[in-house]
Amino acid sequence: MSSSSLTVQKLAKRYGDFIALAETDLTVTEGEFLTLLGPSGSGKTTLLSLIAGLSRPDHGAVMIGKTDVTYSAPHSRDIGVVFQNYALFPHMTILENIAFPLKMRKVGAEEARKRAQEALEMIRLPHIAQRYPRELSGGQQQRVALARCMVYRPSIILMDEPLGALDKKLREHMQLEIKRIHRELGATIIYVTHDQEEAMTMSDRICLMNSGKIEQLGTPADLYFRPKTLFVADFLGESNLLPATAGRSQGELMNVEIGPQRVAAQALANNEVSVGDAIHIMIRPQNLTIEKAEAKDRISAIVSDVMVTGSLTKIYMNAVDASLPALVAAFPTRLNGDQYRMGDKVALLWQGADAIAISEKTRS
Ligand SMILES: Nc1ncnc2c1ncn2[C@@H]1O[C@H](COP(=O)(O)OP(=O)(O)OP(=O)(O)O)[C@@H](O)[C@H]1O
Repeated sequence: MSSSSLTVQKLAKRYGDFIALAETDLTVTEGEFLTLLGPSGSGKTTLLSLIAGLSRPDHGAVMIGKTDVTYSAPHSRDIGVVFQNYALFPHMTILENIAFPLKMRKVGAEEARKRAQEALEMIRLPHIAQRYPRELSGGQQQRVALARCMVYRPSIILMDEPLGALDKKLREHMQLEIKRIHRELGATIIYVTHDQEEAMTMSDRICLMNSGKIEQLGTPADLYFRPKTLFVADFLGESNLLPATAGRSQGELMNVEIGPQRVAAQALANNEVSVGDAIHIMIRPQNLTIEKAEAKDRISAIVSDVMVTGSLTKIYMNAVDASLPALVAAFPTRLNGDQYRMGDKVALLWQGADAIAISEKTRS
């Protein structure tokens, strides 16, 4: 299978007065695994349907490689689609189900059977060819849906919440399967999910959507550690967001005031922050250190909950300064580590480079 790049230029879609997708530009490179992530109603499915040709844009273009496919029929786009409700044909065997797209494309019966069997090997279910869909588990049916999409070797595969109906364990297993198949096929994949962990583990890049617009596009690490907006900082993973006022820069770092406290934070190049601006500083739980101590020159908090989640211990806290939000710190669980209990008073500490300053102006 050869892969193709996909380019979306000024693509837009309204339903009446409602803007489901604001004018959007996006390039997905050949062989890339790109995830569209975002809250419900943010426009992910709208964008995917426009790419698949299942709905028409108000304006803009969809290009596969150098070919403009904006108004081409879905089946002539060299795009495969896998949805959450995988709708296999109940009266056909699994092999017939998988061979079906080939039959539609006038591939000869013998060749279609051979390729369908190869697709079954790919999803590691070679023994179920003669079964019917009702005889398969949910996870097996989803793999068959994947095989049915791969069998005609589209150069781009779109997946809309393909694992949404599966339980957590099976979901995680299928995530690995899809990544393996992606590596083996080398296809370009555009994947929709609202599960941020799934997006983080699977994607080369994540396109985070909010209210019909791309909020940020980048690698999982970009979005997690270098969010451009408060929405991104809040949406992706747990974070502490402390309201603060920007002060002067000092080398790489910036002085920041949180109430009466002066602390250090980092202003990234992509977040324009000036002295006196209202900002939030974002600190990830694993970058927040706590100590059982009274420290006048540090933010103090009272432990409200302790959760051992297995490899991580999470300490939830309320800041003594009631104007600050609730806080969370996380560290590797250790048998003989410090023990914290509800009601303990702690002082907070972090490295300036781990506290990212984000302007209040980025709030959408
Ligand atoms: N056919 C339609 N007619 C009117 N409004 C629509 C139609 N399809 C989608 N919308 C609206 O457009 C917005 C974007 O919908 P879309 O399905 O793209 O969101 P999404 O990000 O995929 O959400 P979810 O995660 O819930 O699937 C929503 O507010 C939705 O109600």
